[in-house]
Amino acid sequence: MNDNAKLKQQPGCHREIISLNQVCYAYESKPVLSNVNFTVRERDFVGLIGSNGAGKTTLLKMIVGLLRPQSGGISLFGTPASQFKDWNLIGYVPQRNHFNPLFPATVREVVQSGLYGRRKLFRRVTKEDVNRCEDALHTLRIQDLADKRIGALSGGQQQRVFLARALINNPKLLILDEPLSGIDIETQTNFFNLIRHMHQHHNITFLMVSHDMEMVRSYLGETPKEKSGKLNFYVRHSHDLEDCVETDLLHSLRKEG
Ligand SMILES: Nc1ncnc2c1ncn2[C@@H]1O[C@H](COP(=O)(O)OP(=O)(O)OP(=O)(O)O)[C@@H](O)[C@H]1O
Repeated sequence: MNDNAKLKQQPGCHREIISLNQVCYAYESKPVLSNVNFTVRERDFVGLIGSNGAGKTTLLKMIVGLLRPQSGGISLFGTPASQFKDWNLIGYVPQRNHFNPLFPATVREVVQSGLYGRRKLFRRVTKEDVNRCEDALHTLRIQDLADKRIGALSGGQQQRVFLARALINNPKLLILDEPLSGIDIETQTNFFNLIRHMHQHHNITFLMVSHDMEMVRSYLGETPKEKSGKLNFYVRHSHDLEDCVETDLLHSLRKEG
């Protein structure tokens, strides 16, 4: 059976999560992205690699709705990005911010702010919100940091806080912009192992920009699946393709068990 036939048979495992179709973007008159085509499918881990200035962050900003393509189209979960409303399905960890040590927010407040999403900024915090926040802190093993100021933490600890913030809505897609930069090797390895585990054992699709070729190659292989302009897309599915002939439920039970 060829790949297309498998896809038709098993739409539940290979649904299109992000489709980029001839996407172009220029800042003023400076073209940064031209005719980028790529599809991220459910349970893929995509490493987006490109030289400095290749347009990686610009592309991520378009995917999360912070910028609009000047031509071409982006679809998210099968819906054109301009009409997409289910932003809770997407968690975004931006490039690491350098906080002033006196930045006036605690770890708990930063993680909880992930719940508010767009247009819900001033709603009341419910008991369920508090529980979800505690779960996210627990998952990332940062409960003991909950009352500390975010600016007082190390780079690696801050990254965990932003990952917890992105995970609080149980997203189906996690987008990470250079999550490993500026933190020491041991912390990088721990962080990468954590997201790799999440990819293999939970139904989460990943799109990650990284400069760390060693780590990317070790998990995603030596050869990009696709190239578009200066961008290289490395891809690994969460399990062997042959397993995708199982029904969704069996598939999930087996992979989660
Ligand atoms: N707001 C902006 N106004 C003008 N030019 C910009 C703006 N943001 C980015 N650029 C330029 O667009 C190009 C692509 O930037 P982008 O940040 O998307 O690249 P990148 O691949 O993420 O780079 P890096 O690996 O250095 O983070 C760069 O030349 C950058 O200087």
